[in-house]
Amino acid sequence: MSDLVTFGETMLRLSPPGQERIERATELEFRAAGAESNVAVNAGRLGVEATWLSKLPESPLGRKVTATVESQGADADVVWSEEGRQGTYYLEQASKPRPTNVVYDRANAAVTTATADELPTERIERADCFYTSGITPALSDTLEGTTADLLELAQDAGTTTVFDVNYRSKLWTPAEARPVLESLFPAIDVLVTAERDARAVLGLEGDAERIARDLADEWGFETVVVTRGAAGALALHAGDVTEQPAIEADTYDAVGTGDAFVGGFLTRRLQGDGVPAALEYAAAVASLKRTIPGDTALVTPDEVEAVLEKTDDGIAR
Ligand SMILES: O=C(O)C(=O)C[C@H](O)[C@H](O)CO
Repeated sequence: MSDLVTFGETMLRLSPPGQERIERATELEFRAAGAESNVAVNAGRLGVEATWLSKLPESPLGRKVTATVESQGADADVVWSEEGRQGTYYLEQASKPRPTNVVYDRANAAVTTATADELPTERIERADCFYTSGITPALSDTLEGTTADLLELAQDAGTTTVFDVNYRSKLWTPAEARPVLESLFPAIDVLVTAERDARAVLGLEGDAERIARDLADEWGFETVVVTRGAAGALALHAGDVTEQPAIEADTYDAVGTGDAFVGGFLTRRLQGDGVPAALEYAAAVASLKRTIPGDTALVTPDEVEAVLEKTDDGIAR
């Protein structure tokens, strides 16, 4: 039995070293990355039994993805496919004023044909928590249906459903995304959204607390977490609002910060903490992630505690 099961696409992540431009690069770092496997890995490293579900091509590229996920701390339970591609993205890291840029090459990925029937859904039904994100229904009409099916069967089984809006403008427009996301909301217990996505995609207004209250009132979420980048995060749970400042980090690689935050938050919720303590832990995991290359927070629980206790003077000797 897993405490946490996630479902979604994991791509190969190819990035020039440092901040080199893609068009001039002569070498690429070769990693695997995807929001839902990131969350599983992050929680798995911190003591949760975490399993990532997906569908991958039966090829060395697909096996590279499962090997990466499994070597980092989560279990991978994958449907192997004779058809469909391994999605890839190219990541060009940058610093201000140049934005970090992502170029997707993920059309016709094997996962875009995944249906609930072929996935090990009993693992979701037996789990404490099921997580997926708004990236998944954006990938194909089939995955839009599968996302709905998985959230509903999880909810019917009493598994807590957690969903991060994770809007990706290179996959769909706000006008396309909003009705699909809202059709999923009735089956979601815990909603995570960036404040900017709540405004731009869900059409909400006001400050983060107003946004959280409007979402909870309209859709009946048990918990709403609004992430605000450098301004931290705010959660609304059982009518109570908690604000959590971001913990400062010298950023080396910001990709995956949101997934580190969710992984940390779910770890502590699954381990029995209340929302305020889980939010603080999430902020610490997210800040650590920003110091580490790759999409995941490869940290230990002790390292997170050291950030929370501010016991680290910057040199471990
Ligand atoms: O954009 C996506 O679909 C990804 O999953 C790629 C990134 O690695 C992920 O978003 C980081 O959260």
